Amino acid sequence: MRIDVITIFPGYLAPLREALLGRAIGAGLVDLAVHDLRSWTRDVHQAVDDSPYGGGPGMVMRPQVWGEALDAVLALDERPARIVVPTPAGRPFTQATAQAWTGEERLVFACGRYEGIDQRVVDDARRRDLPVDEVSIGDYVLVGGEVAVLVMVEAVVRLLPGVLGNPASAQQDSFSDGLLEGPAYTRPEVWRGLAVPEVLRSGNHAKIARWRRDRALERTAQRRPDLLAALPEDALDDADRAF
Ligand SMILES: Nc1ncccc1[N+](=O)[O-]
Repeated sequence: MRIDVITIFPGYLAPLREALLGRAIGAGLVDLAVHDLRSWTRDVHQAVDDSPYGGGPGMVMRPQVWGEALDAVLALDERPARIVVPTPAGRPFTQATAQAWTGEERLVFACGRYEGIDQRVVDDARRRDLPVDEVSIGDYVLVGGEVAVLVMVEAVVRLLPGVLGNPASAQQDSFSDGLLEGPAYTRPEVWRGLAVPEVLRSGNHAKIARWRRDRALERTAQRRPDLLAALPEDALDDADRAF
């Protein structure tokens, strides 16, 4: 997968070259290119934003600069790309989104700052039949899209084959089965007087699986009843319902 990020703060994306993601890049599983939006400005001040039509606070990012930047970055590689615009006004980015995007050959992230990017940039891309997703990582307002890109790239890349040491962990983590993951424990057996639940040391794999499922159901019911309500009908078996 090729990932391009266009931003006025390239340094913000440096963490993508660390640790797991850095290794995925080193292993050739991901190609990452970060582009400074100001490269496509024409004026001496390298202005990327301007006052909003209709008045109001803040600044809006200029369509000319973004149009040229996207055209130039898209032209760098012939692979079909999905354009992603992080915005608090976007559709929710979920594990399902991350899973879906693992099928993309290329993702191009457009990081908006200030009050966002002139809407015509997205409208122009869509009318040229380029897939564009405006997505939000949560109901809060960040200063720009860069942090959201770090979140989304990590969520997607960890699912790519060969990235995680043990692919099973991506299947068993929270949300993959629609439930929150339950509590986890490791050595020592007793720590500050707190013991690991007996069942986990029983070696009885059926009982352990049941116990883990019950803890996941319990935690999901307590913290995210919305997820429980959203489960498909056949997701819970009789033992689950008994819980
Ligand atoms: N929440 C956000 N705030 C600013 C920019 C992008 C955002 N997001 O969620 O993608």
